Amino acid sequence: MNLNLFDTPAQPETNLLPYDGIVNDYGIIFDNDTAHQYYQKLLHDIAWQHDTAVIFGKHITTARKVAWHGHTDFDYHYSGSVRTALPWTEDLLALKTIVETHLARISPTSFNSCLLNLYENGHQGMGWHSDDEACLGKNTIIASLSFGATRKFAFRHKQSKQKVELLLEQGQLLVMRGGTQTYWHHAIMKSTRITQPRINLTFRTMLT
Ligand SMILES: O=C(O)CCC(=O)C(=O)O
Ligand SMILES: [Fe+2]
Repeated sequence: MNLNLFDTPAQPETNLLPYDGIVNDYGIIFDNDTAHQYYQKLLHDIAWQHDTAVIFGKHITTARKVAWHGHTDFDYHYSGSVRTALPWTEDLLALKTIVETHLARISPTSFNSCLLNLYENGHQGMGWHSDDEACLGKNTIIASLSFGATRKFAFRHKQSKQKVELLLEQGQLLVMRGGTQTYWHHAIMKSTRITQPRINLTFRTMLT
């Protein structure tokens, strides 16, 4: 038997949601050293910045930091403002290809952008939301790749309020597709016990 020791026995064919959407867990797709190297490089090389948004008419600055990379030949209308993506870095392009290769059998996709989030520690999270902006279109595929501290990720159905929770670890690939953004919210839960940073990359396809 050919066992990859760093591979968790993930079953990407399994749908983690009971209804109204599809979430596939591809498990940890990198060995420890490779994942750690990507983590360090992203931490230092990305031009991390606090995000600003307008919520209930108030200008707010997020605690977490973000970066937005992608094909630079068009602007993205996202979260009420027009954003221009920074160009792909060598690492982000390599990661995009690796992610697309993993997805090829079950949900073949070519992503054109990546939203990066940096959570300094467990005091920083992301509240309940869905990535349902018009520019993503219906039934969009979003691939999420995590590095650094393990954090709890949760889904909550918009009507039934049923919850599905899982931990996202360094090197873990998760895919949201089907009706997930239409029918479910998701969030990164806060936990004061967590003192280390976490980086999350969500590869997306913006309609052009
Ligand atoms: O950090 C995560 O795992 C989730 C990020 C997320 O939901 C988003 O960027 O929309
Ligand atoms: Fe999200």
